[in-house]
Amino acid sequence: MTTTFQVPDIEASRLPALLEAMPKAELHMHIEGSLEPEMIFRLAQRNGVKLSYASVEELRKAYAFTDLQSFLDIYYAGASVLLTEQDFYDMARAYLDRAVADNVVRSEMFFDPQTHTERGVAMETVINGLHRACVDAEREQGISAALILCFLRHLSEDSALQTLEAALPFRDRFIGVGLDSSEVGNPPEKFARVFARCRELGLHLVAHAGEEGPPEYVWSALDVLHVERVDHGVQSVRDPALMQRLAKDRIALTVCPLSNEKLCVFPRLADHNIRQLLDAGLVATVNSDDPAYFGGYMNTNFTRLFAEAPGLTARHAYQLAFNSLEASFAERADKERWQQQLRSVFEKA
Ligand SMILES: Nc1ncnc2[nH]cnc12
Ligand SMILES: [Zn+2]
Repeated sequence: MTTTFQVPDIEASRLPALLEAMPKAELHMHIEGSLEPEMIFRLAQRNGVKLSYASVEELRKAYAFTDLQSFLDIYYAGASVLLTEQDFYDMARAYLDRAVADNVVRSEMFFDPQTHTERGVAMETVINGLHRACVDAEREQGISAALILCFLRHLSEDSALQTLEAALPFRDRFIGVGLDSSEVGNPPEKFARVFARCRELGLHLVAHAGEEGPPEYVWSALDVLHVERVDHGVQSVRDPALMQRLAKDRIALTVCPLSNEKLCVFPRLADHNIRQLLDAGLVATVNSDDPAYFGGYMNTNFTRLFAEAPGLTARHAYQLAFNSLEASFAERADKERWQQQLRSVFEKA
């Protein structure tokens, strides 16, 4: 569905407030990537975990990444402080609080069980802590929150299949599966069997593709894995036939501007291709990816993008928020209610 709403002309100076106020869905964030350095140190102390950084400041200084892998090495080290159900709960509640402050009405959070089960943490501990946080945030703050289990693509497909089996007793606590970690050299087709099994189970399917990897990886995410959304997908602009396919099938791209800048996918936010994606009719959305590592949560992604990337207008802002609600896996009635709220924020602007 595309929008028929006529977006009113809005002065550029009023855009930041509008970007902040608009109701939006976050469809691409890794909950382990919301661990702020302060929380890493607090949990390390609570659990007696030794860190290789002496202070919060020293850890923060290490956040100077050159590519995806240089980030992942630090991200997995940070996640090593998570041991108990309460740790997973506290991490997710802290993120959901921040999301509510940014007028996120729906969040579909990725989690990486293998990062924890490989260290001896039980699947049950991970899923129960995260799930309880979603339930409590929904009840107390009104945000709609759901979980997507991601397989680590640098590990084997057998490990992914075992992870799926271990998670199936908690099938009602996650809505779908995804594919993340080191992209180049680990193409989507490596996970064909596990995604086929997830499809049979009626799980939603998404995968990271075209973050650093080539357009071919986006094609195989679509044609081999049968994903419903592509995470990142910004390399798709290199293949006009792929752009047409994504537009025709209305496959959403969950784009992460600050992440792309921090991991040097684009030299500067000013060089980001999101306007090109939107103007080609693709269902692009804005997301924070790993907000504690990349310099901001949802509203910072929106406000910095609109301040720095040329040519983005109120019409693009509306389209991005509308797309996020439309591409979410929420109930149709909820999506329509949020889209109505979105229209009314723009009408009053
Ligand atoms: N941006 C990203 N790409 C791939 N895997 C990730 N895991 C956490 N953040 C990621
Ligand atoms: Zn990601």
